[in-house]
Amino acid sequence: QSGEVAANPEQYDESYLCPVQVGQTTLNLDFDTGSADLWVFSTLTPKSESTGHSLYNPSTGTKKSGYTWDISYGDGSGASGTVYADKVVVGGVTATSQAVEAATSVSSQFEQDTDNDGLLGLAFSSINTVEPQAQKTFFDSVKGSLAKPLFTADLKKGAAGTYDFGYIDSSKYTGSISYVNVNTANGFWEFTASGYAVGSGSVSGSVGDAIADTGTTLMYLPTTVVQAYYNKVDSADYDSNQGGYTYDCSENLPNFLISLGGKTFTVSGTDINFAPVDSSGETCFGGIQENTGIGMSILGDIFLKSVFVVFDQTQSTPRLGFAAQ
Ligand SMILES: O=C(NNC1=NCCC1)c1ccc(Br)cc1
Repeated sequence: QSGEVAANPEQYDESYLCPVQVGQTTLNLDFDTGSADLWVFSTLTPKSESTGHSLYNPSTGTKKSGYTWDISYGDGSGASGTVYADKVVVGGVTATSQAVEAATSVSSQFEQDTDNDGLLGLAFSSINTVEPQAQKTFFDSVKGSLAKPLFTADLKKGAAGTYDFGYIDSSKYTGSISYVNVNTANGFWEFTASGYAVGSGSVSGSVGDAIADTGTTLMYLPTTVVQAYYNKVDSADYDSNQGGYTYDCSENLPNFLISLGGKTFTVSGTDINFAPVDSSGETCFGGIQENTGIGMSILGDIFLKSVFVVFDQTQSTPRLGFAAQ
């Protein structure tokens, strides 16, 4: 089988939500290559936390008795609950007995984002949080039945993009796809990014260890790289109250160039201009921030909306493929 599903941006492209049939209900889920749990708001979620969300009704599933889950994300959000087996359909691709993690508790970030009905993890199943036994991601559940064991992400700035499962649609990118090997030891789509440049010109230095994470909004890079970037933005400075680099919204940001698999990709300055910090619209928060304390770099949606990405498990070593959109 193979299929395609829309990835609809929230305001400021904070996250991208995709319609997924879970049991007999269609929910809008955040596809997250940075985690490996498929969890949903459900009729088991306290009403005080689930108002405004579409809900999974576990009555259509088979309860996995004694199984629980509890996940925390890099931004401090999280959720926990119980586990069912049920049918999940993404763009026509069907997992007949997918582990569906029904939330019995969610953090305030999820409670408040009423467009988001849960997450569909696309990292490696080794980091699934279900106890006493880790469960397969949707991709792992269907991988053997896909025309090719791969999926692609084509996210866009302020417009609907797509995730494709089982095939590469050559109309979605230009030029050739350049591949890097993935290190799965941490359960992420983790690889080594090479040189970079600010504005234009030839790349140099090294961004280093990085993950491709559709569930993280911004790009988090080494301090040296981030300082080199904002040195080219006159009004920029690090604002500890905002927790990152801000600048005058009227200022044009430089492009950011990064070399992956021998090919240089350009993230346009307009894509790096993330969002105003408040309703006055005077000061803006940058889409490139420091990776201090994370332990690796994160190429999140700010980067991913500039490229076409192949999450490839066709070989014994998984690969990431990057092409210009
Ligand atoms: O949590 C992570 N990605 N997904 C999501 N973030 C917020 C909601 C979903 C994440 C993954 C790896 C690293 Br390293 C840092 C953060």
